[in-house]
Amino acid sequence: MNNGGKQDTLRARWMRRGLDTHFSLPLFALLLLVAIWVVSFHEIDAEREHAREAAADTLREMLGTYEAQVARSLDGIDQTLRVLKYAVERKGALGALPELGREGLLPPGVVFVVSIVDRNGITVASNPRALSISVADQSYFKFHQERDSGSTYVSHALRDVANTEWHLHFTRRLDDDDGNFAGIVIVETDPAYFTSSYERSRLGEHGMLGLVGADGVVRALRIGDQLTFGQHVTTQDDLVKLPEGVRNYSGMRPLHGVPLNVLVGLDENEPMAGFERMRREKLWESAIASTVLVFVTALLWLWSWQGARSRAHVRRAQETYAAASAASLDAFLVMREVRDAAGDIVDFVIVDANQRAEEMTGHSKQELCGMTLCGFMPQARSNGMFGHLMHAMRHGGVHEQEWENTLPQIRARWLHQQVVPVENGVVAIIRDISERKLAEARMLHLAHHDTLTGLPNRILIADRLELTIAQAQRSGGAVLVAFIDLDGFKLVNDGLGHNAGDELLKVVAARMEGCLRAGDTVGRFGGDEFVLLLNGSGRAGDAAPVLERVREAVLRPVSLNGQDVQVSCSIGVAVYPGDGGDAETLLMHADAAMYRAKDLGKNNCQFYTSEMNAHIEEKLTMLEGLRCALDEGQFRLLYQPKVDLRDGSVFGVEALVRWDHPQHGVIGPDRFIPLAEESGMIIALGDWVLRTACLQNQAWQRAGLAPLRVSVNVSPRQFEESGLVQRVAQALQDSGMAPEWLELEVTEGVIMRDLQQAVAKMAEVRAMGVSLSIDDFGTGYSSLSALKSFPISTLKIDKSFVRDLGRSSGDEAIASSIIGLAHRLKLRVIAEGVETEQQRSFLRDNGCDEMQGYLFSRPVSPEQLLTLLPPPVTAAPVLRRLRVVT
Ligand SMILES: Nc1nc2c(ncn2[C@@H]2O[C@@H]3COP(=O)(O)O[C@H]4[C@@H](O)[C@H](n5cnc6c(=O)[nH]c(N)nc65)O[C@@H]4COP(=O)(O)O[C@H]3[C@H]2O)c(=O)[nH]1
Repeated sequence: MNNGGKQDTLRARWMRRGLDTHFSLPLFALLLLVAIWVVSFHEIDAEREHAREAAADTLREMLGTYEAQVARSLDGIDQTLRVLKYAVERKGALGALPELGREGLLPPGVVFVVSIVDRNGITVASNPRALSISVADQSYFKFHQERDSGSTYVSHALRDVANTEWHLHFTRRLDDDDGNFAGIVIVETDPAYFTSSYERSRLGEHGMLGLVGADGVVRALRIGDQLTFGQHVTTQDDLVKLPEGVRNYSGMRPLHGVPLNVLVGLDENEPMAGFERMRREKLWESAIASTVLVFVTALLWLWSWQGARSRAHVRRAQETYAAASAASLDAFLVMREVRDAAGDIVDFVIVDANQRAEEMTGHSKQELCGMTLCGFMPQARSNGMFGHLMHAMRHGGVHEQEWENTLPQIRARWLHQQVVPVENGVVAIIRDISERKLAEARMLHLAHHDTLTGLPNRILIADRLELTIAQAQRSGGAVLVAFIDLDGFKLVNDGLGHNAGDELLKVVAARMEGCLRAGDTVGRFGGDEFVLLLNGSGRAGDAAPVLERVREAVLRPVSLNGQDVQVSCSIGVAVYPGDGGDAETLLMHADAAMYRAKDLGKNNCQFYTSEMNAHIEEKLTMLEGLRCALDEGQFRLLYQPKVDLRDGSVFGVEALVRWDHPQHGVIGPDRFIPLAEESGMIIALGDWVLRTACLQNQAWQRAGLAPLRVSVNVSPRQFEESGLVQRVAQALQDSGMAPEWLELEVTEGVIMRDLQQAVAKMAEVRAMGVSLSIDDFGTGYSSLSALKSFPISTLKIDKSFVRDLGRSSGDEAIASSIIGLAHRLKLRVIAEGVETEQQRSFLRDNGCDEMQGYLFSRPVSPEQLLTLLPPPVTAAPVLRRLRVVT
């Protein structure tokens, strides 16, 4: 993001914060608080002003009143002084007072003391009568003595021996007839006289009332109950300043014609008391209002802050959700419920969708938002989608569902839906699981089908068989199970390689499938085994045509690697319910029937009979017996002589194993060697044969017989076992026999399984000095080109080609070709199974080198063999008993 973008975001965030209540509320409250206090102080100031004005008005009014009172009193005093002056000047100092007294013109003596002073300052008369004293040095006397002011003089508060109380002297000058100073008349009165009009109700506890001389000296001043005088008063800004520093509202006004001022003062607290009360109330109100405001604001802030916090949580969650859902592989659809007038939910409206939802629906988010579910997908009501959302709404929790989508509105085949109820709606999270479903289907197919042929495998066959049995059980029908094993497949597989074997299986599988009716099943059971499940009445006749078609189809030649190969099949059939009530039994019995078909020459079909179980039982018994036969020494070796066709001499023997079964008598290798191979016991058995044959041959040689080469059969599993070379070496070492007298016979199929490894192993054996021959040559599909690389010395023509020599030109041709081929490869040729003279003649005439067969001798015991060999020069009687016991 660039700088401009960042700033915009920052500004937007701060604007958003500013609009947030928990930010604006305290600011607003603060403003309100300031307003409350500003208004309060303003009102207080106004009230104070108002109170002051009221005080000033009161003061003015009181001043006026007091002034009038004092003026009246002073008028009265001045009148008295004038009358007195007149009387003295007319009647003389001694006659004036009595005359005035008679005329009732003297003021009451209780309040006023009237005195006459002569020019020498001696009081000559007084009313009430008082001591005659000299006032010559008093200021009021001197004032009049020195000037004729014609006015009344008001002294400071004084006291003297004539009047020991403090009192004010109001004086006037007396003149004689010549106008010279003749003394003074005095009216004395208590200073309190002028402050007696003090009203507590109006002036308060500390109000002031008094008289102040023009000289600034207080003549009388009452503050509350206290009377004072004599102190100096100054004025400043209309405020009277007293030395005591009493704070008050005061006013002073000069009296007309007298050097006096009236002074009125109001106790500051008195006129302002109302204001103070109001101020306190106002402050309290403001404080309470502020407290309430702060408290309410705090509450609201807390509430709003929590709200903002949870909104921030929600917003962050929404942002996270939006970010997550935008990047999600799942489609998100947020839907709100739509209710009808009755309050029932009738639909859902899409209010949000992410990018994946846009892709999945092919509609932009703008188009999706506002659409209703049923408007967008009318099928939602009938296909259960609406019901699913309703179910989630009613029951809460997360509801999941998978379904195969058929709606054209959604671009996916398989969908997984998660519905989460939210407030007033649901969130649907939809995932396209088509690929997973496809993979699952593929896995399921793989788990139940054979990868090579694509046919159902063993697991699926068993499942289907059980299912078919259950259906047949209910319907009273029958199920035919046919077990099919290919005859000769092993030869193709070993001879032409696995790829050819695989190709053959595929062709055969396809052919079998082509033979079936609808409802029938063919599956590959494993290896070259197939199973058919046929529905039908259970009568052999019903299934016979199908089975016959299958048999014939398999029989048709298959072209592999440019070579036509023919295999057949042996079929065993078991029928439900007669031959078994469950899948396992039916398969086992069909298998037994198949073995019967094999026994009967292969390429045929057999239905199961109870006697067939004997075959299985025999197999099981034999397996059981094989496990202990070796330990209990139940095996023995016979030796069949190999004869040189040119001179008829015995040059070697083939060791052939026999099993002397304690119960079943002598058992031939054809019956137990395959079982030993299957069970792995062939390794131990083969080792025993090898060691016994070597020991026997060495025993013969030690006994003086002409040396023979002993041939030992090596089965496929034995040959492939990693320890073969080691075992051979051990057998030679243990017996002491020279390696040149041992030959291993290996079938061509064994070599062709893994040509490279087989050749390497043969080379190892050959390097030890041991000979190798290929057994049963001609029956497999060995590559003739590979033959020349085999380190072998002999080819053995299989007895099946020898049997018809002299009768079958084909077999004769094969036999002579093998002989010719072997000779060209510098190999010797031996023919086995030579029973007739005719066969021997043919072979000898066609250059075959050696033979073995009943014509010369059957496989015989070591003792019997001695009778067939030329006797040794010495110790012949001993030799006849020579037999190796292992
Ligand atoms: N019809 C007829 N048969 C003749 C004639 N001459 C010999 N035979 C039989 O032909 C078989 C020759 O052995 P093979 O082909 O290696 O076939 C052997 C060999 O593949 C296997 N076998 C025998 N002994 C051993 C053994 O010790 N180890 C292994 N791995 N396989 C063995 O068992 C097979 C069968 O052995 P046998 O029953 O002993 O059967 C022997 C022998 O008795 C004849 O003129 N006419």
